[in-house]
Amino acid sequence: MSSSSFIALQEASVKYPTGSGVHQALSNVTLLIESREWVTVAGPNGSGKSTLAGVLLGTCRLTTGRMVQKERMDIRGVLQHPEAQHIGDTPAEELAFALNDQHLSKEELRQIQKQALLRVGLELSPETPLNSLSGGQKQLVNIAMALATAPDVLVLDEPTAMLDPAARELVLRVIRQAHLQGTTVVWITHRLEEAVHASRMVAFQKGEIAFDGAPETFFYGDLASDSDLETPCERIGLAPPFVVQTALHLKKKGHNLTARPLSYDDLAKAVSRLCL
Ligand SMILES: Nc1ncnc2c1ncn2[C@@H]1O[C@H](COP(=O)(O)OP(=O)(O)OP(=O)(O)O)[C@@H](O)[C@H]1O
Repeated sequence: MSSSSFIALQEASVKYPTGSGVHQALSNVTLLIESREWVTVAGPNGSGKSTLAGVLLGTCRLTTGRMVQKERMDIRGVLQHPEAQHIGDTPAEELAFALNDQHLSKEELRQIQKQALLRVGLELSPETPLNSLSGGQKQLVNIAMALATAPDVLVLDEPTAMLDPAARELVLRVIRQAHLQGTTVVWITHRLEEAVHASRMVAFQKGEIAFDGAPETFFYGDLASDSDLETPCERIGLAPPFVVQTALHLKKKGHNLTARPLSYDDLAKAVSRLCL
């Protein structure tokens, strides 16, 4: 493990027992995650992304290989299915569990609980029964919990899958704030437009790492290679986000788009330069 590595997976494999034998969900995965990175993890259904989340969060045991991490590291996670990680019956209980080791008075705890919920846009009493909340609200409670301890690492498995566009934006904003304050982020998603925030893209295919590099290279290919070749994103069989599709289309139509935009703002700037 290098000095700045937070987590190192070394030749990690996971095999699940099935009725007829075993299913290999991760095959010899070697992955070093550095402090303060934002790693977006993508890949088709069944490619091993949630298994990776389970391994990083310690809920899924490796069959072979090993995971090394810095000592006393606080790793928090948000799982794909929000109910799967509830321990208590209310957000107050969930947050009390998360903040367990912080020796807070009842009043301090209540203030922190309210603020943690407000931070993710939930204006509800911390005593609201979790089973009365929608799937998206439960997901937001889990995100609030994961953020409450300002963890060293956040592992988020499809955190915005159940959210409406406004809540999705808010969650991206609060995770970005946490990242700016020093939290390392591992963000698993099918929404490739969310990769815009990443410093690094890791794509899985059939339990193996099929790409590990800059998001721009994932979506547009290597600058040195022929622009007509398939991009890593296309090779894996994923549809690039709208911004990338538009830029690739303009290039194919012969427009001299030199930038490799990932956001709408960057696309607008690149297109306006064409018009000069
Ligand atoms: N508990 C389990 N028992 C047996 N097989 C499993 C188990 N969990 C996952 N698998 C299998 O392992 C493979 C990887 O699953 P995983 O959930 O990690 O993929 P994923 O990339 O997160 O998929 P998705 O995008 O659909 O959430 C899949 O083929 C899945 O069917």
